[in-house]
Amino acid sequence: MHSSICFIGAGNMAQSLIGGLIASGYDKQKISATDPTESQRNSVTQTFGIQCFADNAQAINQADIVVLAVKPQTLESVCESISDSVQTNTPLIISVAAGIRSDDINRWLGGQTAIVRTMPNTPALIQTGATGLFANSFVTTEQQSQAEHILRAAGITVWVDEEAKLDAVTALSGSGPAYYFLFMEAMEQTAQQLGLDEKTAHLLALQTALGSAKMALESHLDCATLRKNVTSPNGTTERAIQSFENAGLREIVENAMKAAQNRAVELADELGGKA
Ligand SMILES: NC(=O)C1=CN([C@@H]2O[C@H](COP(=O)(O)OP(=O)(O)OC[C@H]3O[C@@H](n4cnc5c(N)ncnc54)[C@H](OP(=O)(O)O)[C@@H]3O)[C@@H](O)[C@H]2O)C=CC1
Ligand SMILES: O=C(O)[C@@H]1CCC=N1
Repeated sequence: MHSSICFIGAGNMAQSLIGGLIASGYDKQKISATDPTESQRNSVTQTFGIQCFADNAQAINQADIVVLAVKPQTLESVCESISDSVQTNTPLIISVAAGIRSDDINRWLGGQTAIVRTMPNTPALIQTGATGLFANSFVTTEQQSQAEHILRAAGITVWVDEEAKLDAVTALSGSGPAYYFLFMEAMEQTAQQLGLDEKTAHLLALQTALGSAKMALESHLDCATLRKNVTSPNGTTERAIQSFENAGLREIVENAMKAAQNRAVELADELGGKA
């Protein structure tokens, strides 16, 4: 039998996880969500067929697992508003918030709380997500399996041995879909300048991204070798790769990912206690 899960905050990330869970066969009757906005609650109920509530404390009273899916800036007030219900009910808490450390969440919830801090990503919606997880000291082995079971329904899972590594996961796979969407956007735009119509540019850009990721996943070769296999000597790819390298693409990626990781640390320092 499935555990009952309540999502606090029914925005982008919660909906991606809810969609992934339902697609994996999770019992809809066991999933609920809360959101302050009525239109959002109606839309989520209509899309996923799950029950939505306006009152967080009421919603988590029956929950075995509570997923905190509000913005990091809202997390402290939400935790404090549900701490009585959490202390009475003692559900497993799963946080998806970027940056915010489990010690801060534990303090806001009243202490002694089992918290699995995670960093999922939105491809969870189509069960192709990637999630990093970290368990605090109050999490039992059984609860660790429960968290694993839920996030695995939405894609692959990786446990990290130090909480700080979740900030690296955030910079890689948490924010990562946006990097690839940006790259596909740029490729589509340029393809149109090169003479392709919008639909063809879109289709070829996306299929190329899909094919490359799938091939790299299924190949025994590393990404550098697969790239070299496309790059004929003195051919077209070589010119494009040279152009990327001359423009400092590797440094651009390094700077961007470090900026994302730094922002996660900053969020934790700004909104929680200093590590
Ligand atoms: N988007 C992503 O790709 C990823 C996001 N995350 C994390 O997921 C969390 C949510 O992000 P995201 O889904 O993008 O944000 P959204 O703004 O889409 O979702 C947050 C939701 O929480 C609702 N909310 C606000 N206040 C409350 C409250 N007091 N009680 C219950 N719900 C409330 C908001 O409602 P309203 O809009 O009406 O205020 C909104 O619908 C963040 O902490 C983020 O770091 C993690 C990995 C990836
Ligand atoms: O941009 C953000 O802060 C969140 C966390 C990772 C993806 N989206």
